[in-house]
Amino acid sequence: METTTIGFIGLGLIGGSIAKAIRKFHPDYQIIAYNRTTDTLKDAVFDGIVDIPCNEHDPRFALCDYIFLCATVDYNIECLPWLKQVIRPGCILTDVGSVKGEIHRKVTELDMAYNFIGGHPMAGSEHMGYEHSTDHLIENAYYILTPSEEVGLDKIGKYTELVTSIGALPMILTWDEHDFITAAVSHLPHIVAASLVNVVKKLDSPLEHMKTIAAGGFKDITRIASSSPHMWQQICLENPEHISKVLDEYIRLIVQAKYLVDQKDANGLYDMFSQSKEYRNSFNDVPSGPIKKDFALYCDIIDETGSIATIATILSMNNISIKNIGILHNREFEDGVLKIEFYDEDALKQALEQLTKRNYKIYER
Ligand SMILES: NC(=O)C1=CN([C@@H]2O[C@H](COP(=O)(O)OP(=O)(O)OC[C@H]3O[C@@H](n4cnc5c(N)ncnc54)[C@H](O)[C@@H]3O)[C@@H](O)[C@H]2O)C=CC1
Ligand SMILES: O=C(O)C(=O)Cc1ccc(O)cc1
Repeated sequence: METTTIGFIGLGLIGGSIAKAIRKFHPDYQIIAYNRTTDTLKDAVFDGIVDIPCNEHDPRFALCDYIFLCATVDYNIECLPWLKQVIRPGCILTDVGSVKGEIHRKVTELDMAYNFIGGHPMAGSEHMGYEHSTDHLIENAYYILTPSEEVGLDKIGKYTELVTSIGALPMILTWDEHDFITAAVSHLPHIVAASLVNVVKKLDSPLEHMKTIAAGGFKDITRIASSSPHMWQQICLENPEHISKVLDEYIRLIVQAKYLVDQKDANGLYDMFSQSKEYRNSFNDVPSGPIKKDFALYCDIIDETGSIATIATILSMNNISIKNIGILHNREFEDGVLKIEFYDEDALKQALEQLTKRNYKIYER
């Protein structure tokens, strides 16, 4: 049987991660790729991820069963007229862009809808580039598919199977549903993170006390403010209507919060925090998605030298791998607890058993 060939245009964080996942789960597939920076292609060949490094507009893209457009949205769109001349009828053409409307409109205009299924892995980070890509970035993440109206069920079925086979969770939406949903859960948070950082920059004194003491909560909520300004500029320019609509709702809630503070409305303030806490806590019950399930436990430790090492030793003697370990101070655990994160549920269960057996006080959230 002929081998499956997968092509990548753009091999950065997302393209690289999908290519690495395909290599991991389908070692027999042929992967061809074009990237503007040729050093990246050399690295990917050296890593055994890419079989055939390609030039721009390389005729070998005609071999592909799937083509992933993983460069910037404008370049992905720029490639479409050329790809139209090259791809074979059975080829599934897809992209990974954070906004879907613009590419769908272009695909329809060029009469390429028969081949196109938009894609968006709901995973990533504030880092960019192939060097930050991993074979597990999209594992357990929702992978949204936005099939064109004209694409056949056979292609949707095949692509859904590929996404599942590399460990992601396919979810089919229309491109407009996608653009509204991501405006709320992805685009708005990036705007909020940027605004929060900018408000501190504006209010801080020359001594930068705010910046110095910014605590865990501030850092958690603003991590994504370190993302690529160019990428987020493009996303806001491509999805203005939906983003503006969710911003309206957000501004309404912020104005309401200010009113509650100004009025010293104790009940209103309590309700605001308790409603959000209850809803946010329910997110962890979802098995996967952009907010990964946290396989963590919280353990009281005595404040003496070696107590963390003792716990680490107990776990390692039982072959339980630790993903992350550190002391956590917050309002819930005022005196500090040890937060230990594991890679999977099984490791968490075993750790609970071992530590409880040795009389450690454990909290789960
Ligand atoms: N960064 C993230 O967390 C996520 C990003 N996305 C989407 O994925 C797409 C790619 O983003 P990343 O992988 O994060 O960016 P990246 O910057 O890591 O990768 C983009 C790659 O495309 C290449 N490229 C850029 N312009 C090119 C051109 N004119 N010709 C050829 N190659 C070119 C770059 O050399 C780079 O290797 C974006 O459209 C973004 O919306 C989707 C999900 C998550
Ligand atoms: O770093 C994070 O948590 C992100 O939010 C990553 C991200 C960036 C862009 C997307 O379209 C999807 C996910």
